[in-house]
Amino acid sequence: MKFALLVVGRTVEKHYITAINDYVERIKHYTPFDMEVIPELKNTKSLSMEQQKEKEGELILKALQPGDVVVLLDEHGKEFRSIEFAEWAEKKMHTVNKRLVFIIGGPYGFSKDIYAAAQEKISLSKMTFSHQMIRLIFVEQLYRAMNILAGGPYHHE
Ligand SMILES: C[S@@+](CC[C@H](N)C(=O)[O-])C[C@H]1O[C@@H](n2cnc3c(N)ncnc32)[C@H](O)[C@@H]1O
Repeated sequence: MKFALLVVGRTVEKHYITAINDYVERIKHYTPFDMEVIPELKNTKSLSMEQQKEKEGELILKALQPGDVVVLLDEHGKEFRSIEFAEWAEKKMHTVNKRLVFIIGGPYGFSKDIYAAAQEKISLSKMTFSHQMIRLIFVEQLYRAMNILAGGPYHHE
């Protein structure tokens, strides 16, 4: 099983890029992991919020592969403590055959089609973060989960 993270739009701020890449490399010490970027749409000023979500949704669907298990990161999803998330991830590692794909939406969130394509929704807080910042928060939590499962010293509780 492989973990993947699908995001909409390149990460632009240098400080996020450095920190995200650091955690991506740390995750890869424990488990196969890829972060895939769907290029941001051009000329979004001429699109309504709904049209932008629809178009981003079409690109997200194109990036999915047969057999993918899709989990949306969404502030209305299920909340976990870090240890619970680690246990959830461990179960997935035993039950998912191909890819477990986490998706972070664009600035306006997900289209209806993407909600329909997903098996689960996970929230990292009840608060809303920018689509750029949540990437860093997620990769840190996935690294934390992998370290917990390996019995490492990163997490203290
Ligand atoms: C700015 S938010 C979009 C907010 C939009 N109002 C919505 O309802 O989805 C951009 C993306 O960041 C992610 N995100 C933001 N806050 C989150 C949270 N607390 N938990 C999980 N994902 C979050 C989601 O993937 C969301 O689609």
